[in-house]
Amino acid sequence: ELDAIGAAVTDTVDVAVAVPATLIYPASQRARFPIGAEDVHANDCGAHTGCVSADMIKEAGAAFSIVGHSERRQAQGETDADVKGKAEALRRAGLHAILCVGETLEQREAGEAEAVVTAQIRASLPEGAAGDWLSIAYEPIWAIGTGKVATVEDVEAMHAAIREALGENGETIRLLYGGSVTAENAAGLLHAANVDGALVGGASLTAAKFIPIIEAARG
Ligand SMILES: O=C(CO)COP(=O)(O)O
Repeated sequence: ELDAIGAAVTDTVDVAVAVPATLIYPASQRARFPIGAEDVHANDCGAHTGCVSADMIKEAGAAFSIVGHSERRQAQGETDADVKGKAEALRRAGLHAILCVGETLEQREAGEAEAVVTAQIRASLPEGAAGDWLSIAYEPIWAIGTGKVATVEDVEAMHAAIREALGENGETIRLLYGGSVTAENAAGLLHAANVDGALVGGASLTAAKFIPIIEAARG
C-alpha cells in the first residue's frame, strides 16, 4: 500500500501517513513520503514506563505526530493542557504536530460547537504556534468513523472560526478537516474556504481508497 500511495504523490500535494508506534520504523524505511505517530508523551525523558517520547518517534523515523485525537481525549482523559504539552514536545524535537480539536454531537446540537472548538484551540495551542511546525485538524467527533460527514457549509464556518481563534501566525497554519472523508466527498471538502487538507481515517487504510483523495486534493 505504501508503494502504491508513494507512486501517486506529486510535488503539488503533501501526503503523510500516521501509523501505530510499532510500524513507524518499517513504514519510514519504505515510504517515499513522511511517516508519523498517532501520539507522543509530553516529556522528553523521565520515568514514564511504556510511553513514547518525541525523540523516540524521531529516532524511529517519524516526521510528525498527531496529538489530541478525540479518541485519546475521551479514552485516556487527555486535557487541552496535556495536548499543548505534547505539541510543545514535538516542537522541541524538531517534529511537526497535527493538533486535533472537535465537538461532540450533543455540543453541536446545543449550538455550542464553535465555542467548544475555539476554547480547545485557545487552551491547547502552544505559544508562537506557526505553520512550519503545527497544523490543526478539525474532527467533529460525531463524524469520525460514522459515515456522517459534516456539510461543506459547517466546515467552512468552523474553519473560519478556528482561523480567527489562531490569531497571530494563524494564516500560516494548515487547517485539516477529518471525519468520514471519502473519495466521493473529498473534492468538495478540500476545496472549501479555509480547508487546507484532510485527516483521513478509514479511507486511508487501502491505497485504492486513499489515492482518489490525493487526486481530489490535487485537482
Ligand atoms: O479520526 C479520524 C482519523 O483519525 C477520521 O476517521 P474516519 O475518516 O474513518 O472518519
